[in-house]
Amino acid sequence: MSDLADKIVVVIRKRPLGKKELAKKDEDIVDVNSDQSVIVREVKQKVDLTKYVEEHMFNFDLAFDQNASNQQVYLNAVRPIIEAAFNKARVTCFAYGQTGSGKTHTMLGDVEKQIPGMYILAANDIFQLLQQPEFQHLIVGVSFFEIYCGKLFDLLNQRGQIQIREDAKGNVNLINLMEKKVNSVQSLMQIITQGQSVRVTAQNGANNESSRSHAILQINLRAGKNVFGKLSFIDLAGSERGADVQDSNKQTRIDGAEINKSLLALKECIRALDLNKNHTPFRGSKLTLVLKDSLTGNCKTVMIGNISPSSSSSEHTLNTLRYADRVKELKKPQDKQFQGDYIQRELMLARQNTKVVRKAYKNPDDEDDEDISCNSMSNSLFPQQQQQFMFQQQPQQSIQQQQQQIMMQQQYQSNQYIYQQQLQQQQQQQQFIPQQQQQPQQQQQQNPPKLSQIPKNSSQQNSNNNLLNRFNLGSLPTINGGSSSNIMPNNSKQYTQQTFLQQQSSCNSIMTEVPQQQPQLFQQQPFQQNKTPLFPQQQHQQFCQNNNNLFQENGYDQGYQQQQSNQQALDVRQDSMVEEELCINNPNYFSVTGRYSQESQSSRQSSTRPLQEINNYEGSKYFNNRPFTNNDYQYQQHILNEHKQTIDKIVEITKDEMINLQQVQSPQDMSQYVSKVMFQLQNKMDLIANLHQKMKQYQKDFETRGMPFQPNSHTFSLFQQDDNLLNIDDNVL
Ligand SMILES: Nc1ncnc2c1ncn2[C@@H]1O[C@H](COP(=O)(O)OP(=O)(O)OP(=O)(O)O)[C@@H](O)[C@H]1O
Repeated sequence: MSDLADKIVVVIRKRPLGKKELAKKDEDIVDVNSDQSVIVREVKQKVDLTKYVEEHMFNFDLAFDQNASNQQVYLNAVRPIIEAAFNKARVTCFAYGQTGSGKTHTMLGDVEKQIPGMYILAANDIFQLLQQPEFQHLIVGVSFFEIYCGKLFDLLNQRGQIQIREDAKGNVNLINLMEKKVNSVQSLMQIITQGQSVRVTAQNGANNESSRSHAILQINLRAGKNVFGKLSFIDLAGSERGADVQDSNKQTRIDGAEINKSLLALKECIRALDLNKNHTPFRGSKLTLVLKDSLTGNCKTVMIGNISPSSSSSEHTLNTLRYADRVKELKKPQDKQFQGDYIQRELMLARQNTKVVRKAYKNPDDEDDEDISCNSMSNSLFPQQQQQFMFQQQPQQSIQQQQQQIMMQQQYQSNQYIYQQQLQQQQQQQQFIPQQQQQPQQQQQQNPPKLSQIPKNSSQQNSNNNLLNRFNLGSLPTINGGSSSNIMPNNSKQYTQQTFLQQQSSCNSIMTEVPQQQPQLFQQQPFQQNKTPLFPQQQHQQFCQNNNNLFQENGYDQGYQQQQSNQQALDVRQDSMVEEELCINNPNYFSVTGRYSQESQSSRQSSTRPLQEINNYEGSKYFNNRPFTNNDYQYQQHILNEHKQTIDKIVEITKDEMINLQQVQSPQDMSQYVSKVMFQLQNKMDLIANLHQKMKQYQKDFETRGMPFQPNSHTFSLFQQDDNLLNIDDNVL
């Protein structure tokens, strides 16, 4: 079982069309077809100006449509991690998406309309759980800060700047961060409202109130001074790309670049977790550094990808879904089985994103259209259920439709460049897809099963859905209040549609589609299985009513303010702390811990022994007649990591390039395509130039200090192979 399956849950939430979008007559192009699948119908135009639709299909752990309330999102996706926090886990819930997609609505809620968001709903449960005897010793400490342009600002302390320090043990400490003790939901709400009012926002094309910073609310459950459990709620800055901020000022563009960098780093860290990499690039951004303890060890993370349904946001919506899918993609069993080269595999993932079916464009009132191209289906990359669904949807074609189809196919094929790309892509995909996934499509075409015949938990379901088995597909808490808990053993409770509806109706909200059985999101911890449910029956029944009262006025409880300004700790930590730049620009600052400090320079010098002292030179353990020190090995690791990180980033950009390449359908797309390519190439060149600069610095370092350089295990094994080859040659001779 994958660690990620236990630790990461990806949820998508579609918001309703906004007033402006309705006024512009924007179309709703996003369908949430079940509690897991999302389809985006992107309208495109060909050279002859005929429109066609590309349907992009994605599957996630959970998907919510525009009618889902914050309570529903909370109950199904977030509540399990609150329970985990009371089992000593460090949990994170973050909202990702373009500006205006509903991140703040999800996390904070709507204060004016008195709709509570995840912060408050979680707080409500937290304070209820604290009343249980086993948790009564815990106190709640809250901090609220933002990361803006790579700097941390305390939202509870007049935006005072927070220093981030990593000590020699790798613990990340936030210096000057204020933590306030709270003892009620209302006091927490006051604190959040206070902090929210000082958040940085700036106008951009997408949203006048667009947040330009990542807002992080951390709730520490403390047993004395120790952290018992920790919850981080993150309202990320808009994920819009450079294109969105072209008309804005320089500062806004810099913000955008910084935001993109941190979102990329966040994704890299999640990927590193899944791939069990030795090195997780937490230092890639302040955001990931802050989250280091919440993304390692006993941790759980819920990503809520917020999307807009509007046709004018299709590109950003697809970007959000691809980002989420990349996290999700790694959970697929076939990826685990794939034994190929890492970079090839990474590139493969980008190609898998082309889960696209083309259809003729039609007015919404017309009858169903048929697929006009099965370009991506033939290679069996589509999950089985999606293929079945598509076959099911094919009605009898009229002659006119057939002609149109032939015309568009010919047109499509006339684009030799794209066609070649796709052929190549299909070949490579087939090369990498495990045998069992390459089912003969012909067979399915002959005998397409009806959608209604496909059971929800059928083994025939697509590979994504099969993954849910890895989440222990038990039931979520019975909302009717049976002894409800996510930490009950699997299948011990049945989720009932009727009771769910009853419960939701008491929240004045509608859910259009109710799953018969909800997946249990996180793998149960063995020690939890026989525990008493954390949320007892009565609390579940009262859930919505309580939440509707959450906004009632209450006296502001100042609590005590525990300032973490600890100069002593700062002094100690500063010795071992390093700014990345310092480490790169000044090779003399290399320390015993692998980090750079002035003190460590002397330690390095003292560990350098004079040449004459070395008599037993063995080559593999010595360099320039001195033995390798820990510093040498750490320096080696540091340089290799620098290189690996750059490769990772270049691979990311290359994957984006591939997606970009495949999206070109007509000369009309070329202007956007070329500007994107230039942007991507510029990013690559910057990365390469930066790495080149660093390598030059290392080279100088070797020259000036006679630094030894040990081949890493990979190159070392290559040397050994060479030796073997030489031996063979010797024998032959
Ligand atoms: N699920 C929803 N139901 C109703 N309205 C919503 C929903 N989600 C978002 N909205 C509305 O859409 C608008 C934009 O949402 P919101 O401010 O939460 O976006 P955002 O993603 O936080 O944007 P930014 O990153 O720029 O802060 C708001 O007016 C909000 O009330």
